Amino acid sequence: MGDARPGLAMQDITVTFGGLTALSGVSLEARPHEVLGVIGPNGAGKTTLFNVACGFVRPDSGSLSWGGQGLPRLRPHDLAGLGISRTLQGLGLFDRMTVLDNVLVGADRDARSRFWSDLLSLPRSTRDEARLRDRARGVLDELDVASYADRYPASLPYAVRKKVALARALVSEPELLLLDEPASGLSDTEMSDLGTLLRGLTDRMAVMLVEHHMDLVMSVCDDLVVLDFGRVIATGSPAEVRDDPAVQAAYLGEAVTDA
Ligand SMILES: Nc1ncnc2c1ncn2[C@@H]1O[C@H](COP(=O)(O)OP(=O)(O)OP(=O)(O)O)[C@@H](O)[C@H]1O
Repeated sequence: MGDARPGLAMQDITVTFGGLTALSGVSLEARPHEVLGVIGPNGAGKTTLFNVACGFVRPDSGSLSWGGQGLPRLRPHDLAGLGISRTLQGLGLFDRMTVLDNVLVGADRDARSRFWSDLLSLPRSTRDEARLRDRARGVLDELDVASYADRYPASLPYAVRKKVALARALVSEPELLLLDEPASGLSDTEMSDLGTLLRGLTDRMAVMLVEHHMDLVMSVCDDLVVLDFGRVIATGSPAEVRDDPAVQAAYLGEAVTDA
């Protein structure tokens, strides 16, 4: 399902670290209601690209926009206010907080704007708090982990903790979800469940994921961007990318080198 509204667009992004060019002239768009996958071999620049989208890395040149609005000085703490959520490879859960409280941390988008009303009006704040807790439980329920709401993350299986991190990203009801290697450490069945879940999210948001697992990427993504040595070598649907001569040449180049 497409949508004509602009999503997250990167235009001609270049990032260098000292003498090394990690990204060179990269352009892409993560569109509403679509899943965009960023793939490529080790060192291709995927994490750097993800970090640019999150505001962790400032590009040397090129531009970033979201919903048609330029983001010249994006910082990680701007994301929530922009309606963008992310999960990272390190899940970043707080071990001394319950699962539910960990998810509530993700409701920051509302919490910031509620600060003054919280200060001035306790009854309303209590009602908002209850509403947020209901929403957090709702997201945990959607991800099939509501039964863990009162547990502490350290004691839970990795796949459950990953879902808690995802719930924390979803509780703010983002319009764009950025996922860094969401399938890492999951079994085949868990990965297939994740694929179904991600497809289900597209009715309310855009999703951009950086991922190594080709099964997930091929089954879930509407579009792919293939990076190699910091450059985009192919874009298109999974089928188009698989047939792309540049991808085949890169693969054959590797195969010849390996031989
Ligand atoms: N902070 C940094 N300082 C210096 N070089 C870096 C930094 N971050 C990344 N690089 C280099 O930039 C290039 C791209 O790295 P990046 O981690 O973005 O690739 P990747 O596709 O995510 O790789 P992987 O799949 O192994 O995670 C690599 O050569 C890497 O060594």
